[in-house]
Amino acid sequence: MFKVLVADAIKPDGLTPFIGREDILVVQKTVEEVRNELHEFDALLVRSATKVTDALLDRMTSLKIIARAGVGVDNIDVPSCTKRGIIVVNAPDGNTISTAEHTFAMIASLARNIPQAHQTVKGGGWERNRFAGTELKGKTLGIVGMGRIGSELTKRARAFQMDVFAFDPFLTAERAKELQVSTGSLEDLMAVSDFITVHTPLTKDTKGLFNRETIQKCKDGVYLINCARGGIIDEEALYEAIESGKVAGAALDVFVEEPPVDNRLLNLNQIIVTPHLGASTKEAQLNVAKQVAKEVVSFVDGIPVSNSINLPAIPAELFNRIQPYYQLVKTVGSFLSQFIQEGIKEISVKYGGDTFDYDTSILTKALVSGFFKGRVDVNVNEVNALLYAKERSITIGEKISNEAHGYSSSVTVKIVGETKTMEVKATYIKEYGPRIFAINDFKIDFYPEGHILYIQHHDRPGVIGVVGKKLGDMNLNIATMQVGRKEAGGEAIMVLTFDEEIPEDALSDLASSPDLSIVQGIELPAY
Ligand SMILES: NC(=O)C1=CN([C@@H]2O[C@H](COP(=O)(O)OP(=O)(O)OC[C@H]3O[C@@H](n4cnc5c(N)ncnc54)[C@H](O)[C@@H]3O)[C@@H](O)[C@H]2O)C=CC1
Ligand SMILES: O=C(O)C(=O)COP(=O)(O)O
Repeated sequence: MFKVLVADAIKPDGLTPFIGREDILVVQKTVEEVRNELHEFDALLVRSATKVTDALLDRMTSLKIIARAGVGVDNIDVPSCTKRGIIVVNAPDGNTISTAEHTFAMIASLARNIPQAHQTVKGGGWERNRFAGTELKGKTLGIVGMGRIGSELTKRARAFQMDVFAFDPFLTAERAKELQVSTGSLEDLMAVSDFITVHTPLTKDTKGLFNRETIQKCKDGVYLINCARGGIIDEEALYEAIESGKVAGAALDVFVEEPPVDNRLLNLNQIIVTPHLGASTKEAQLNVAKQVAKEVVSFVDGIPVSNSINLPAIPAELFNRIQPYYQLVKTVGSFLSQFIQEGIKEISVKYGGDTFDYDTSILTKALVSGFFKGRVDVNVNEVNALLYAKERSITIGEKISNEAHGYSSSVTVKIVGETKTMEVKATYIKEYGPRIFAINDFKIDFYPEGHILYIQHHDRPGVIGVVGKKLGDMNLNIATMQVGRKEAGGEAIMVLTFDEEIPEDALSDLASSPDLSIVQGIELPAY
């Protein structure tokens, strides 16, 4: 049973992708409530409340995927997840509109003192002069971070006849033209904007982007809005700038500490606040819950997830195309791993032929994970395979070439161990499936699946008979048999397959035969 812990307030109506799945058990409880069963969960669904720390991951020993029902993943220790092979996905566009609308509501509220006026009227007051505001028309809105939310906000600002000035180091001139926004440096933005709103993730570069020094570069009487992450506008610096009158007002949906405790900003009338409500609409919550539930279901079904933070995205159409090789390289990795029972220095792969006209890095990651699976007791998968190899000083090489060794496409995988080097060539043929067609320059042709026996011997009459007799005496029925050699009378190989696993004593009995130089049993997954 695949167990999913829904730890934050995720809309139950959005969890429909799990309905009817008897292989998936969904538990809606906080981390605290299941503190003694944390090790049982395979998937974790969160919003921003649950802090997915290294210490929590230490306790969630079965965890394979974390899905963030929203955008920001700053509450998740992503490097620690990557190291552990845990996939992290988010729902990047499900709450864009809601957050853009909330931001615009905050801008309008700031401009017209709506929350403050509302409160005094409710208290019996009627102070029309005190709450006189400012028009938005003709004012400049500075947007820091022109991603999904920033871009949506632009459309709303234009409808209010505001000018938009954007700062985003990754914004192209073409996109800026499309959005009809002026662009420049952060300093340029600060110099021209009447309202400034931030829409970047919280990173080491954006933390304190607005601080004591930079706020001074803004226009006197500027309004600042933060509906992204607490800390992008330094809270202490903002307090001082409001007290001094440099900043006329600010709207905050997010705080460094949530909920804010003993935060002086809350005492200022010029500050309007909401409790991290940007994404809190029924539409956004339905969208993000559905998106992440679908991602987890895809993961369970072995389909690549669409919005991973720590894995390259593979569109479904591309996955269908690469699927045969994806499985083949894993098999080849496993085959070689069982052969080379020693420390290794290098894994290199060459992709040859027409099939490989896409980013093959996912195949290389699958190959490396296939190599380590079963060899180490940590979870090595496509998420952490390269990191795992790097930490162990294993060189990973990837080459693309036109050489496909007579097939339309093929892969060549070489492993360099402490004392041995081994190379396997394999291909996938639509009509025949996966084939290994060379092992260390021995030509061969077999379907790499199930219980396999590899034998290396001298090419001379009678050896095949010796092997056949010994196996017959042990009551082991050979399903298929292939032989290969480099030249007549030299070294040769046999690859035999069986319907059941070859017992250890049969392998040692064969290995004791003077006619055979290598006897190796190999177990490969079914296709
Ligand atoms: N208050 C709320 O409930 C919500 C808050 N958010 C926050 O809003 C942020 C933005 O969300 P999206 O627009 O969906 O993300 P996005 O990834 O589409 O856009 C982020 C933009 O920030 C830009 N950026 C990155 N570093 C920058 C820097 N140093 N200076 C200027 N620009 C920089 C990127 O180039 C990108 O265009 C999220 O990271 C999240 O923290 C998102 C949804 C709801
Ligand atoms: O999606 C985001 O980044 C948000 O900040 C929304 O957070 P929430 O899911 O409402 O806790």
